[in-house]
Amino acid sequence: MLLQGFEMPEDDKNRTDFSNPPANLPPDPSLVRPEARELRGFRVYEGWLTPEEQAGLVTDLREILRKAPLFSPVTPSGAQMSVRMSSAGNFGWMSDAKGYRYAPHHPQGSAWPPIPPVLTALWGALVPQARPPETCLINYYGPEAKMGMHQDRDEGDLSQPVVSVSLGDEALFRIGNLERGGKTESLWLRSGDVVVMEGAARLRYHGVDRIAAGTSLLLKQPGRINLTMRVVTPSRVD
Ligand SMILES: O=C(O)CCC(=O)C(=O)O
Ligand SMILES: [Fe+2]
Repeated sequence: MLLQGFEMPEDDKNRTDFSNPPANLPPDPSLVRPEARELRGFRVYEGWLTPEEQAGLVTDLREILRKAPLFSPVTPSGAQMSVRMSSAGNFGWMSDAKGYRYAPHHPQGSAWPPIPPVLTALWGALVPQARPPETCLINYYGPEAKMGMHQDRDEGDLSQPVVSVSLGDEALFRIGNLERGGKTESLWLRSGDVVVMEGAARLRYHGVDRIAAGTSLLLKQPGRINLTMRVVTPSRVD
């Protein structure tokens, strides 16, 4: 239902290309990636991305946002979200009076730029069993922005994971339950941290209560970028 009306253009179908694995994972053979700790079924990798990878990613993101500028989505009920967004990949998440959905084009009409290779490599390393990511949602949080508790359920195949990357200022991330309400647990997500939401935890409510402005110098201005890679289309039934 969410993908109604979105027939992917033929030449966009292979835009996420795994045939050339980037040479930079691991960037240095002696690099040891952190182990995951588990919180309510979410896998949390503190400092997965090195400072160099984070800086490289910010350069990639600036280029992406030049082609697909951040915009302020409006919820179906008419409220403007405090987070500004854009996307990379075959689809981008949008919200307006017509509802939440994935669209093959930026609201200004151009195709979304490709997902940076460091991110597709990260996906391949952390969720090797998953289908390739079809979108990378880019959330930009200014110092006052937050995101209310919600489930990620606009994707066509909820058995596929969501992989989330934090860059810039620290964020107080809250993890709840499979239904709204109940006890929650919070953790600070820092620049370079990665969270994998999958399996039974894929539909846990989660949100961002606040940003601790000025806790990172990565973005050269206060704020935070969160990237979430997802598979958007339903799996094929052959
Ligand atoms: O900013 C974050 O850490 C979470 C973002 C999120 O939940 C989403 O984009 O669905
Ligand atoms: Fe989410």
